[in-house]
Amino acid sequence: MIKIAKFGGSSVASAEQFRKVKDIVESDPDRRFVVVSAAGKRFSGDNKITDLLLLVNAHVQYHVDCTALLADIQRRFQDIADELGLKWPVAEKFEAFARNIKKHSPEYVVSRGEWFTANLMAEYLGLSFVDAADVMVFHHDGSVDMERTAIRLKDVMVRNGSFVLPGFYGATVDGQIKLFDRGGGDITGAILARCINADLYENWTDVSGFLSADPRIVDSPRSIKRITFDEMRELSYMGASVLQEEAIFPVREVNIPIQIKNTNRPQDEGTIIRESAEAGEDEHLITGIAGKRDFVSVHIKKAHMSGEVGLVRKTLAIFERYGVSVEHIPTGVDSFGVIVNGADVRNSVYSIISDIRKEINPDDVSMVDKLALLSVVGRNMSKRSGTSGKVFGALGDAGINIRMITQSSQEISIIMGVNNEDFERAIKVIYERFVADEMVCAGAAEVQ
Ligand SMILES: Nc1ncnc2c1ncn2[C@@H]1O[C@H](COP(=O)(O)OP(=O)(O)O)[C@@H](O)[C@H]1O
Ligand SMILES: N[C@@H](CC(=O)OP(=O)(O)O)C(=O)O
Repeated sequence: MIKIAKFGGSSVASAEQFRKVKDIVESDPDRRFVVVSAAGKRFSGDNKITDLLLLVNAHVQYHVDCTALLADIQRRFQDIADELGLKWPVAEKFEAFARNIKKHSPEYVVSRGEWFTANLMAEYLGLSFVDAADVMVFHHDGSVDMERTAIRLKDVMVRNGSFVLPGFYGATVDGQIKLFDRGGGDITGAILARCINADLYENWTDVSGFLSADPRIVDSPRSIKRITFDEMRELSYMGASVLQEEAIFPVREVNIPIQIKNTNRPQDEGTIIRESAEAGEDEHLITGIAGKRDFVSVHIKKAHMSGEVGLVRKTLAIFERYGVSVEHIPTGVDSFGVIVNGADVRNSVYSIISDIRKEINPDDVSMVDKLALLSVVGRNMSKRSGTSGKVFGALGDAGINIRMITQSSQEISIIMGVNNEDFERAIKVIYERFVADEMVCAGAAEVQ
């Protein structure tokens, strides 16, 4: 059996975390291929190495001296090496990197977080270090060349038998470093699992699996034991950051399950993510709730709109022209809305509205900003009635105004817009209405 073990930034943040990783890897001979992120936060308020490296780039760009910042980063790696008695020459390698800081591409600079962490981890685990720049092949447009990547990964698998691979970056065939989106170490792990035909993709983090709500908003949310790829995608896209939203695709196509595990509590079962759940597994009405702030909704009103062919297409073409991707399009008979990410239209929303006025000739066009979207997700919702009533009832009872509602066509999610300032309270009241209620009912049934 082959297991890919990917350890996130929180799992490799310090020497203490490295020790836990070693225990986990050595406790199972199937864990021979390890992927690591850059050292993350050691405590709340600490900095992730990746964020510090992004800051280095900003300093370089604006010609601000970053000697002290680089020294802080070096110290993080040196502390790990010293505490674990590692011989890998941190100072020599780091000084070579820092000396040429202005000559490196911004992607190269950011990728060094994973590169240094993986080199240290390889020595500590006694495994070979494989540079992602040699095996994770990117096209120039930033997409992954899966064919070349698979050939190279299989080759290093045969040659090394086991290895440590840094996540989050790769390179084009001519050696230009490319990065995945933030959190992309999860994607590296998934691509490795797919390319070497692993049986399981383990994703080790700092929570005991996928939780039914963000633990920074809801106290001790219920953990999810089984979740489908579709549910997981809905939740991670809507902000449940435990697994990067693109990470399921490489493994889903070849049916490799993902297991989310906690490095700090390896004995906990965690969450299994796979194509479908078996009957009787986690029969909760909703699986989880997630959400994100700062969306913008542009409302277009035009009498007899439903009879005017091409109106929505023409409107969407305007957003496309400004390079803005559309999240949702709730529609009425004579009106519809276009919901987009606020950051994507920060500089263009008034130009977009002006173009809509000129090209669509609507009766009215208006904008609502500071909108938060919440998604209530559950594969069982389509089989049972009353879910939306319960969601809207919970929000209504709490006096939270719902600005928009839409449901995914598969009926596995209900998405609602609320004001940014109601965001956390909305998550809490929905959680309490569903999950806490179900826990009380389950407890009562057990007592009887
Ligand atoms: N629904 C959820 N379930 C679990 N964790 C969540 C959820 N929503 C948000 N999180 C956050 O995701 C974090 C784990 O993701 P991340 O910080 O990327 O970890 P890592 O550094 O291990 O890759 C958790 O510490 C938790 O705060
Ligand atoms: N280090 C990168 C990639 C990554 O996956 O990190 P983490 O495993 O800490 O989410 C980031 O911070 O985005």
